[in-house]
Amino acid sequence: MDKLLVRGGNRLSGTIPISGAKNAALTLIPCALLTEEAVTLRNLPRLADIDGFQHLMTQFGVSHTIPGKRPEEFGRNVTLEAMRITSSVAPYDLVRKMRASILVLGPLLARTGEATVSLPGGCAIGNRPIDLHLKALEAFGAHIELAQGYVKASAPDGGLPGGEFDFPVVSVGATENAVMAAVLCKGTSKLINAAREPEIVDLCNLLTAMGAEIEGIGTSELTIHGVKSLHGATYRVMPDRIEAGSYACAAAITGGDVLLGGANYDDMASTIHALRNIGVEVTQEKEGVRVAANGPLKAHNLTTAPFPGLATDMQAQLMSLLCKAEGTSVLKETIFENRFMHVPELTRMGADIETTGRTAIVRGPVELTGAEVMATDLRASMSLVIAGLAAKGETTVRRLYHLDRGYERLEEKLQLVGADIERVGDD
Ligand SMILES: CC(=O)N[C@H]1[C@@H](OP(=O)(O)OP(=O)(O)OC[C@H]2O[C@@H](n3ccc(=O)[nH]c3=O)[C@H](O)[C@@H]2O)O[C@H](CO)[C@@H](O)[C@@H]1O
Ligand SMILES: C=C(OP(=O)(O)O)C(=O)O
Repeated sequence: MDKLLVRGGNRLSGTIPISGAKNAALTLIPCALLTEEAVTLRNLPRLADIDGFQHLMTQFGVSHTIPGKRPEEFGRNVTLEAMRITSSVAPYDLVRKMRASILVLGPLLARTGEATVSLPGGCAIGNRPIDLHLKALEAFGAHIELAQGYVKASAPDGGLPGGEFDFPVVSVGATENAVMAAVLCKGTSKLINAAREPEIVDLCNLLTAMGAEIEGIGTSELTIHGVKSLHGATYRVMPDRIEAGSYACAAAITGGDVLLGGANYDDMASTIHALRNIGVEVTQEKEGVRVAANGPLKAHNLTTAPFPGLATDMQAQLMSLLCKAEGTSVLKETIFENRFMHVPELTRMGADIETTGRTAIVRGPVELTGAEVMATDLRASMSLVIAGLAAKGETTVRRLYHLDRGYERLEEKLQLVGADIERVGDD
């Protein structure tokens, strides 16, 4: 297995191109199940999760082709076509590798009237239940059974009627599944306390381009008037706000000055707010978002929350940055129960972090030193790379398959701005 060698101390400067958003792409791809016409997605990130999801789609009879040649270095365009759904079963073997696979449930049910999808199970960062996905679909008239580790959903003859669902807690995945099912319901559906992450806006925009009728896009109350059928569309995946935020932390921890090429300033508001409070300069430029760290970094308290709050997907990276900030910072993780697995690894690099339940207390600034560390999940992996960039000596990051799920050609992008980082085969 490959590992990353990071030799810290280089100040990052230059431009990092930001890829299409993984978490948007993973809900845009299953939209192709909703129509017999072709859906072309532009700027899909080249990531293990995207390849895995495309593979899952072939299970249902979806074809993919790559239209034309793409001149850019990163990303790719893919045309997905589900002329006929040949199976509505998502088997365990394909689903277990990706929690996002559950997002085929809503569209398969809406298009064919039935869907059998393996339960995704937990993952390293927490339990990740799907009860709200199922309750929302039941509110639309679906019949749901759980048996042998599978969800079996069916619609009444003639299709799902549609209905109203009030989410007791904000759920990104359940909102996505519900929206994808509602667009083909017979009547009007209402989602109250829906998630309003930018990735959900991206989903609603693609569906609108396919002929869906959705009101309240970008708010926590969505009204969806079901339509008889959807048509094809060509759509560009939004820039990855979490990838951009991660590189912002990388630039800041090295006292660098980096342009995040193509990043969307508004989508990054909560991360930008945190960075500014930590003492990092952030400016909106025509070509993206510029991050410069010229002065000392200051401690700052952070609490993760659904959008527009601070994304849980930014917590680990900001924690690494706070290790170099003057003072004590308190970080609270409110979304996942087990998302501090980077702490013991950062501690091995010299960090001073204490955790109690879902709270971490970070004392800084500390001198970070290179060490052999093990990546435990996607954003935890990135936090170790960020710490490595500021550490004295060499850091070896192992278990790169987590990083490869979410960061397109990470080492190449960091090399572009002067980082001393390389991927080598394990010995
Ligand atoms: C609100 C939030 O920040 N969601 C994050 C979550 O999305 P993801 O869609 O994976 O998770 P949800 O948004 O659904 O989960 C939010 C909360 O709701 C709970 N829950 C969820 C579904 C359900 O059926 N029942 C239930 O109780 C979860 O345990 C969690 O505490 O992880 C993604 C990957 O890290 C992030 O990109 C999302 O920003
Ligand atoms: C945990 C993440 O992804 P996933 O939901 O695909 O596991 C993430 O994007 O930080």
